[in-house]
Amino acid sequence: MHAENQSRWEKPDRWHIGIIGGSGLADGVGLEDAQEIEVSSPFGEASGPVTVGTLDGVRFTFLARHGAGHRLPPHEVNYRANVDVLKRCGVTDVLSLSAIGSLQENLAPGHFIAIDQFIDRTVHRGHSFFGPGMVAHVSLADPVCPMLASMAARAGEKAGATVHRGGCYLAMEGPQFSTRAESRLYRQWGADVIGMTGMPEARLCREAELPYAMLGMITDYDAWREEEQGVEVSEVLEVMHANAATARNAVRALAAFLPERRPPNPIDRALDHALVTAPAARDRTLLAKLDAVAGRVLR
Ligand SMILES: CSC[C@H]1O[C@H](OP(=O)(O)O)[C@H](O)[C@@H]1O
Ligand SMILES: Nc1ncnc2[nH]cnc12
Repeated sequence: MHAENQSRWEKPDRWHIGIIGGSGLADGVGLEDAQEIEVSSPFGEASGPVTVGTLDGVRFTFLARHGAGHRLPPHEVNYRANVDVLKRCGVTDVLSLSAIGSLQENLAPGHFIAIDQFIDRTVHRGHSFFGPGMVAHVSLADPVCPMLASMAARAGEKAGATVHRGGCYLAMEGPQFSTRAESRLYRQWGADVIGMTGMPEARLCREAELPYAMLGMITDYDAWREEEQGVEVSEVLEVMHANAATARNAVRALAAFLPERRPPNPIDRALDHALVTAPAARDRTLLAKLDAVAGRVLR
């Protein structure tokens, strides 16, 4: 790869926010001058075309996580292709809007939460862009960008939601909801909310040097409350539909809050010290696939 390609992947000082819309948000966030485009990825098929547009003069690219009409279950989403496609579109940061279950009494359905930690219990998903012939180990101690999460929380409040700042998201494989025993176990582990999609999405964004935050919309109390029946998807979707407009307004408010210039973010350079494989031992085919994700650092 050449120096020209490397400089192409340096971040500009203008925001370009990638929005990954989850359950109930497949129809987008109401971008102005919206244009749908198909972007191909060497990592396979993304969930669908992206919609590029603006809000308050800020560039946004929207991708429906489960595809149009909620076609894909959480374990069949190609998270690698989705993140790769957003990177190819030139997004600087990624905000996920997700439906989540609550594992704590005070996190009530209808509330929003800007999460700051993950426990990953997913098992059957492509969870890294790297592999044999190009090994990389990024730091994931703090998987969420504090600056983006804080702005997303503020934006949620501006849109009228009760927003909890910080919380640990347990990513389960699904697609079935948890048993009561699992739900109680996750509470003992210190998880606050539960969903099926935040991982490997967050870890892939870190590998792609994209600051990531999740504004979760709490839809149910999962299965740990003895007196309740357990989760039904109809209940989740009903709460989601009631809150979708607030989520869209939060994105609009975020656009208005963003400072004019995007400051450099340490996550933009997450790969600086992560690559392990010696140049002579690198796999050319894999290197070619990594042109967007790791184009800034690979030569
Ligand atoms: C439709 S209920 C379960 C489904 O909803 C959440 O999706 P997303 O995170 O994309 O909003 C959850 O993770 C499951 O995929
Ligand atoms: N209880 C729950 N478990 C997993 N994913 C969810 N998405 C919304 N509610 C959920």
